[in-house]
Amino acid sequence: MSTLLDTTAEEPELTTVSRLRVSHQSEGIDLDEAERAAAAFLSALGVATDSASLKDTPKRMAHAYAEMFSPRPFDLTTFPNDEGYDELVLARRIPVRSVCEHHLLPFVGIAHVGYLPGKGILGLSKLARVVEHFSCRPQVQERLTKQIADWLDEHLEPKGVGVVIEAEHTCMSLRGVRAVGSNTVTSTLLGTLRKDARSRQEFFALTGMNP
Ligand SMILES: Nc1nc2c(ncn2[C@@H]2O[C@H](COP(=O)(O)OP(=O)(O)OP(=O)(O)O)[C@@H](O)[C@H]2O)c(=O)[nH]1
Ligand SMILES: [Zn+2]
Repeated sequence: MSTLLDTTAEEPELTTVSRLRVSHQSEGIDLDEAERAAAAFLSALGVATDSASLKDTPKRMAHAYAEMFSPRPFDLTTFPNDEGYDELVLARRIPVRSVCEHHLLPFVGIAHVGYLPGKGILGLSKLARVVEHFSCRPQVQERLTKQIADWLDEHLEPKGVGVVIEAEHTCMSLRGVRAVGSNTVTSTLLGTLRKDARSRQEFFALTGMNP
């Protein structure tokens, strides 16, 4: 699956409201082929699919993974920061649902995403949309955290960005080491939030985390 973004609309314009269409260019999902592969996979694991309730399971598997790998397109709406708001904007506890690229098992948790505005402020829902955008593909948590932060930094040009993700990996809880209930915390800080100790402290305090 490609990680390219189709950011075809105009560049953010800071004196007016701007919209940037964001969509994900996958290399194409072939549901029929995925269904055939799922049927072969189940058969190889000794799971019979000839009962009424399992008959459509390969199809359901194909659709389930296709859905988890298909982020919804959205408009990145940016407003001019007319009031010169210069404190932290933080969206807390954004749900994270992704799939670990090593086992293709889900990892789920929450993200705290914040920024220190520059010339523009972002429509608030877009912070959660950016999280979804980078979650809907095979991932590792470290890359997901950094991609969200880097992308906001590039497209919003804020004074600082902070992203924290806490997630439970089912590949660690349901199988393997079976560390049920453990979760993993990752963070990326950029700009002022990285360089200035007071801003960094404030960011972590507002997320409810002790650095
Ligand atoms: N760094 C990182 N590792 C991850 C992530 N998701 C899963 N993993 C790890 O990827 C590793 C893959 O290790 P392998 O030794 O190849 O796989 P494995 O034999 O199934 O490993 P176990 O899970 O220890 O049984 C495991 O340690 C997983 O816990 C992630 O988001 N970030
Ligand atoms: Zn895994």
